[in-house]
Amino acid sequence: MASALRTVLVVGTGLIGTSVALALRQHDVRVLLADRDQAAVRLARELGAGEDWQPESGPRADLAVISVPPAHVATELLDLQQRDAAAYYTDVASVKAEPIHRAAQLDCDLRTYVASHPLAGRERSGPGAARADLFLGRPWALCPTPEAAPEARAAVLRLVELCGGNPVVVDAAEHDRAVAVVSHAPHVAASAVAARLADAPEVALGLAGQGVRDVTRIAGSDPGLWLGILSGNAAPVAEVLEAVSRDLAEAATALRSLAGGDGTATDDITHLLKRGVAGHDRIPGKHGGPAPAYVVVQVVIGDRPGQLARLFQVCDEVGVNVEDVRLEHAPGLPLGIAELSVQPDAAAVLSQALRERGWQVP
Ligand SMILES: NC(=O)C1=CN([C@@H]2O[C@H](COP(=O)(O)OP(=O)(O)OC[C@H]3O[C@@H](n4cnc5c(N)ncnc54)[C@H](O)[C@@H]3O)[C@@H](O)[C@H]2O)C=CC1
Ligand SMILES: O=C(O)C(=O)Cc1ccc(O)cc1
Repeated sequence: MASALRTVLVVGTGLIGTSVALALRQHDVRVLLADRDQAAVRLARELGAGEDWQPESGPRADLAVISVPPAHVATELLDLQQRDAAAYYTDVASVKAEPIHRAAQLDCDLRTYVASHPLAGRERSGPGAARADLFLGRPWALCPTPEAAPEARAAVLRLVELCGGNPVVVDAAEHDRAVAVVSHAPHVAASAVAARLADAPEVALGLAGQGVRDVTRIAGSDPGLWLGILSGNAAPVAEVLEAVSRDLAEAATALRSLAGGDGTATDDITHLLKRGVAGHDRIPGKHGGPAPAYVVVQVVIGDRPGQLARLFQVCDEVGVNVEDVRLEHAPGLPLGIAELSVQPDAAAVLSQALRERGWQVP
């Protein structure tokens, strides 16, 4: 069922709401912006995300996207439905069962509402961190209740399609148990690791490499937002954390034995490390299939303006698609290394082309 989204209302113009709005603007959808914080609406508007919503005089939207913290979703839905602000409604909150339950309690119209959740985000908040391409190739959960009209599902599917996401229809309770494993418990684990750094000696921080940055990146997120997410999915997250705690406790016990001279304890540690490799290998790649085996081409780049642009120019010239890019800075040196992930058959072509043009490819 094709659903035309000509006008979309975004309520909550923070990271996710503004990213949705920017993605829709790329398809010439008219986007109306609302937030209880006027500064957030102003910044989103200035970024080109849309125009201010005029609740009294504005057009009725085809779809409203409620992009506020989980605890406020149901009350916003009720308010918008009472104003008849849109034909259909969705939200993007990281937890699903609780907002749907609350919406039912408040007597919201569940026929026009399909709860959803893009599995894409950042450790930063607010419209300034928004990206039009945030959802490209990322899973986007849809949790329709039995009451939801097919037209409401179609409208939300169209939203996901316009944002470039991969729709995954899943029951709300199952969604919450799943994201406890892949998002919410990992967040708490990252916070626990990062908390060790709060009073770590300067020498330790000076030795921090990419590993600890990777493991703790999401710990930099807004604690207020995350308290709301974790409270909304408390029991499933607690269950995963209890399992993680058991593994950590066993690893510590084994290491104590090892420190005490018991060499057999290495088996326990190896077992955990191997289970970790197996789990990591199961994470799908960016388009949802099995993780593709990209090859990384390393290029030395000087710390000067325009270097990356020149590098991408070469990729463009030789028709190589860059799947991912990472920059490593060499501390104290005026240069760094750009790591370009490319398809295996493109690596040799790109390396040769770069060398021919004078780039240093180790
Ligand atoms: N941060 C992330 O990486 C992801 C977050 N989400 C979900 O998206 C939702 C929004 O999160 P972010 O955009 O990250 O937060 P954010 O803090 O960047 O933006 C939230 C915005 O909602 C506004 N707001 C709060 N209550 C409101 C209300 N009652 N009415 C109108 N506006 C209100 C705030 O003023 C703020 O501008 C949350 O439900 C979160 O669980 C989903 C996927 C990823
Ligand atoms: O920062 C990242 O990489 C994330 O994946 C963030 C994130 C946070 C909350 C969600 O509900 C979904 C994704």
